[in-house]
Amino acid sequence: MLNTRPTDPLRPHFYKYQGAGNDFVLIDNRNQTFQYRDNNLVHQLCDRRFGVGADGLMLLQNHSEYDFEMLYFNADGNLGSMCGNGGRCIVAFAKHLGIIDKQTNFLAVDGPHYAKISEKGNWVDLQMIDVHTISRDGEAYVLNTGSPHYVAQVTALKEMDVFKQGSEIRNNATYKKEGINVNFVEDKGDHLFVRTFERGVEDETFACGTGVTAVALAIAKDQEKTGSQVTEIEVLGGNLRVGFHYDGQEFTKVFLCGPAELVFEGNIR
Ligand SMILES: N[C@@H](CCC[C@H](N)C(=O)O)C(=O)O
Repeated sequence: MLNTRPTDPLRPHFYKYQGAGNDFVLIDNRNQTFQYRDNNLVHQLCDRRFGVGADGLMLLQNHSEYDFEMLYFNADGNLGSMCGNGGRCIVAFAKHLGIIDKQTNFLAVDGPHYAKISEKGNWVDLQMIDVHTISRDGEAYVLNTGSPHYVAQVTALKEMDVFKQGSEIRNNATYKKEGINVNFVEDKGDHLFVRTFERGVEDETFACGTGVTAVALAIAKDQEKTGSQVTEIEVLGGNLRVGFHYDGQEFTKVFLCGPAELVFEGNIR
């Protein structure tokens, strides 16, 4: 039976979701009782040894003009920028709570998002922000898809030390202060294989939604491939799909599509 009892700030009821292995603690905070200004509490809940364990934590909050508002925190406890897989998971969560049915318009830190849920309920297509600018850092591409991303094309990605190389780029003089998410991509012919070192987790994650979105757009620019297109992406935790239109200047109608599943729920002691 759906647990709809109010969140006790000291013993919050939580839900654990995952989207292609990018995992999140979700809390229904419509009654505003969760103490989200306590960064240590968020960090502790995301800890894989002393907490629930997750790449990030999200609060679902009421909003007067949208179905709900998404507040996203990285595993380090800090309020984060947009999380694509988190966005897909919170849409599945809103459906689970009975707030929405098959479609929604919700508010996140980077603005409003439209999303739709598949018939089976565990696949979410999430519209991402339009992207107008992609810059270069040497051979790599740098762009913001709601969160900042660095995209480097590599070979032998399976064998690569993503933690070491990603951490070096994220902490170099250019990016150390604000941070950046570092994506490595290998072209596999019919799909792209992507691995990501995430800012705020400060580790490789099994998937990054804004990351694979950035990769799909950067590769389209690199290959000068215009028009409406769909890119299939393999990540460590499964498969994602990015659809978009590229007119040679801007990327519009950008959709991040993939699984979003409830894993378990419980109470913090
Ligand atoms: N996993 C996320 C990205 C979350 C934000 C990132 N850690 C940052 O601080 O930029 C995704 O699926 O997009």
